[in-house]
Amino acid sequence: MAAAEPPSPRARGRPPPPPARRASRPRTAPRTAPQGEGARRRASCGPRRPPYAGRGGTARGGGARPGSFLSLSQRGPAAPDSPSRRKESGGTAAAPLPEEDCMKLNPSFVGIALSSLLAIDLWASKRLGVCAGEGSAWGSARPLMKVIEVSGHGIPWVLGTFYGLCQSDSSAAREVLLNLLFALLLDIVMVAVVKGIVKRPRPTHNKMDMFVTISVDKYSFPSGHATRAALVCRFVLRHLVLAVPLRVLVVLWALIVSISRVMLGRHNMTDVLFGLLLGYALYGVVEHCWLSPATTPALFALWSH
Ligand SMILES: CC(C)=CCC/C(C)=C/CC/C(C)=C/COP(=O)(O)O
Repeated sequence: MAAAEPPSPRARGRPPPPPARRASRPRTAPRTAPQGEGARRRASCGPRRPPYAGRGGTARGGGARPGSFLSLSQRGPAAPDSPSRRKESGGTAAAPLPEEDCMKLNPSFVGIALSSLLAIDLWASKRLGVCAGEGSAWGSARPLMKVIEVSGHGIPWVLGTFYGLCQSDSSAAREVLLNLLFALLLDIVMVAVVKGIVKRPRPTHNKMDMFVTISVDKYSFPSGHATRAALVCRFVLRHLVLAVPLRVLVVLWALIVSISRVMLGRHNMTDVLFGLLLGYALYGVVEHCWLSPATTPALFALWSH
């Protein structure tokens, strides 16, 4: 008669689970989940997040949220081989994930889409940063790119507009220039606020040799040059009477300034795209708050000769 095998460590202290359950994956685990213990362990690396960190996960106690894309957490608290149960029983066999880690593997569709978009953004921006250094693929074009950078910088625009305002002798020109000055200052403040909130670092390949920066300019989201380019472009097209070729040039300038931000390695593409949208929207604010001698007589009195 064969000797009875010693009980496996896993089985020690509690009755063995029915064979059918041991052989199969948990019924509720989707087929898209990473397979095998190795995959689960790899996926659960990294710092622990709070138990309910709002990434489409589940609250403590289990139950996938509607719309969850990927879930390993649907076993619920009563899973027969949960870590706490195994601890109680002294087992050492394959460890299913603690609930917190399962939630990390349970991102929403939006979360996955955003992470993928950001990964593509970083990758493509790095590839497009062809003037990021003298030794880069288009390094010889870097000086030209830096001239374009200065053409969209805040200082020449603010000082130039202020100078024009002091020199203007028609009330119509003063009104336009005063509103342009207001637009430029509003833009600088808004960009600084968003940069200070988002705190996205500049791309690692950026060389920090920019012409006059303020403290938040160590951050890259959104691009201040792109917001200014879009804002000034809309403003000029709306308030200056220009021949068509000049209007085309203004639009081209805004596009070139924006593209040059990525080529210089100053920004990722999403910084520039958001900057363009923000600048476009800020023009709407300027138009809404349009300053005129009727609404702000004291301001206009400062410049009337
Ligand atoms: C006269 C006055 C108020 C000047 C402040 C202008 C100034 C220092 C603006 C910052 C311009 C700048 C370096 C923006 C950063 O642009 P990104 O495209 O690199 O975000």
